Amino acid sequence: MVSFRLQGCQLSCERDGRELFRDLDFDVEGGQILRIEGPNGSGKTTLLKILSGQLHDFDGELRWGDQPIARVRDHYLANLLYLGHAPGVKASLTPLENLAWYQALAGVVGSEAARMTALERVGLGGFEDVPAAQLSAGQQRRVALARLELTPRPLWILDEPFTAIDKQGVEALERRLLAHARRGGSVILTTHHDLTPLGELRRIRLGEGGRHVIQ
Ligand SMILES: Nc1ncnc2c1ncn2[C@@H]1O[C@H](COP(=O)(O)OP(=O)(O)OP(=O)(O)O)[C@@H](O)[C@H]1O
Repeated sequence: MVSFRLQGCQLSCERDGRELFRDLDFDVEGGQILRIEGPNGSGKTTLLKILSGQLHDFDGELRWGDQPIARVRDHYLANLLYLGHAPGVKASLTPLENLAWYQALAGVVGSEAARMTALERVGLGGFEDVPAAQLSAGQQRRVALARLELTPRPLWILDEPFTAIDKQGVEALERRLLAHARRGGSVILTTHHDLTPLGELRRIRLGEGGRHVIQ
């Protein structure tokens, strides 16, 4: 995997006159896992949306390699995979169709065999043709997680990826994150779940009044 570095420089953001974080500096390189922590409403999702290019109303700068992201936005977005807080699956489509739809959005044709393999890896073998509306919450989350198998991007930005996942699924996803980092990828995630120690896990804890702690 090519080496890369995402840097947040003096990031500050407020919502409704409340500072979520102020002068936040961090960097993430290939091989690292960064966990964003903090209580409900502290700004974790907001920060992930900023990092994934979905929100622009913040101060400070994001850099990709040695360039401001504003200058290399397309290249940056082509290197990241964002999975949001909600699974984002289309209820009327089957898991196979959902994956084909995600791939089409990403401009990838892909193959049905690869989509089947991805579904099997997340434990959905046998459910590939069931409309997503009939799947459980954890199974719908697994459809979204199958994108990690299908779309090879070095930087994963994952908002609460363990939500609704059972114990075995949690362990499998932890292994998946670690394997990605060991291959030189990196992961930025939020979770309220207690993670098994994951390789080189680093943390940013968001707190009251824009304060934060980096560990
Ligand atoms: N579009 C918006 N307009 C106004 N306020 C917003 C908006 N989005 C988020 N906020 C506010 O920003 C704060 C941070 O929200 P955010 O979703 O980032 O928190 P979080 O740390 O991810 O919380 P949780 O642990 O509950 O998921 C909240 O007080 C929320 O109400």
